[in-house]
Amino acid sequence: MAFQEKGEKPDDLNCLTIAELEKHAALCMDKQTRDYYNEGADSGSTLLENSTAYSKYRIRPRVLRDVSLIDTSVSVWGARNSVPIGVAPSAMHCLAHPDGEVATVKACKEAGVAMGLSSFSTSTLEEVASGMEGHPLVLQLYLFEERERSRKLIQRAKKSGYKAVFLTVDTPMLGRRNNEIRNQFKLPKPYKIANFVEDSSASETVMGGSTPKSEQEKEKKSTSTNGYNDGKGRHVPTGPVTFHTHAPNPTLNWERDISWLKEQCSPEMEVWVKGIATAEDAHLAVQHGVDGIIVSNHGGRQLNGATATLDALPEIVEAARGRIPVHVDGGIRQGTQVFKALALGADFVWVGRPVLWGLAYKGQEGVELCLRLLSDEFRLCMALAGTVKVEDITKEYLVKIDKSGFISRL
Ligand SMILES: Cc1cc2nc3c(=O)[nH]c(=O)nc-3n(C[C@H](O)[C@H](O)[C@H](O)COP(=O)(O)O)c2cc1C
Ligand SMILES: CC(C)CC(=O)C(=O)O
Repeated sequence: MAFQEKGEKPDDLNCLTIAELEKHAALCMDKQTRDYYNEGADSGSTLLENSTAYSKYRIRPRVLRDVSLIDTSVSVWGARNSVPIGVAPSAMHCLAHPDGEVATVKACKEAGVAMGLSSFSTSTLEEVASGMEGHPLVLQLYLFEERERSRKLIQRAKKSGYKAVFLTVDTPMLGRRNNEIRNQFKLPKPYKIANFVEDSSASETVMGGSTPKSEQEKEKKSTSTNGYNDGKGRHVPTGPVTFHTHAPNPTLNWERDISWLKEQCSPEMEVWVKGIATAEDAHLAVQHGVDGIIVSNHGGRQLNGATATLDALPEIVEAARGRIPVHVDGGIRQGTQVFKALALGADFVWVGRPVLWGLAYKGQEGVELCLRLLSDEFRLCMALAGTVKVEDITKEYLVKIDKSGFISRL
């Protein structure tokens, strides 16, 4: 129940919206972290459009419907989620707060919200899963060219009770994030890319979509020992797991990799693809037996100029035609936006940066605040639009408004 319904004061009078949370968080982060978290690729136009795309739609509220009992919950991986909102996987939460992903997952448990853990987390997947039995956790996977490391990670996730693997498919190469490059980002000590510490002699990471000259020189020297030639002239990285040696994988493809991944994950964990942006790829996902799709452009951090996720959503929903679930992320900052994404056919949404801002602002408490703001806004939107169950939210509740203000029904 939202605070207004209980006649209570909100938790933090200084922070009543995600926009306010972003401002508070900006003051709690150092420049390198703020730049890394907030930036998009290139000019950042896709990052911006992910949010502004929502204003092309307006809600058609229905009235006199008795909205005194509202159920915002949905079922995901056999568990009840309090709202159709999850925490999107994002790398290195310890940059925001020393408690890192452990604080985030505790907040998720408290809020009854699913969490996606990045492979590049600063807490191990076991630490995050500890005490979370039954809670919907998924592991985001960068499938390494070096299969053995990915295989081991998948086995560990299975053992720890993760429900699904989200294979990130929009990073054949890393997008160009200019502030990251300019800042010559380094994961500060003592933090580590925790999941790979045991099988890696080092895990400090310097990143950037395109590697600066000085780094390229360093890399040239290390690659002779940190990799092997695959016989087709391609270098396969094997050394310490770092951002730009291991996260991107230009060889990923539908035929070879999805069936391999399904074999590794089956039967305990589902295989989802994260980063679908077209109907064509949604069809291929269904054909290859993927369990679900996340419509995503990586929060505008990969291909700048790509379609905003809300704009891509309808064709993907149409292509999936109810055969597999379709989730969406990117630019979601308000409960009304959650409502609009669901009305356009998404089954569930994931939220990235706002959670990091919450973590930076007040650790676990800040993530709880972030999730409560979004949940309360979503619940209120449902009531004011005249819906009492999540399944009620359909395109009947939306109109599209074009640049000249012309309104059309969907
Ligand atoms: C700082 C940061 C790190 C991220 N790290 C990952 C990652 O490790 N793996 C991944 O698949 N997506 C990653 N993402 C993308 C998110 O999962 C998600 O797609 C995106 O943040 C959604 O957009 P939003 O931030 O506007 O909500 C990252 C996003 C951010 C902002
Ligand atoms: C490349 C990763 C390690 C992190 C990521 O996906 C991101 O920064 O967007």
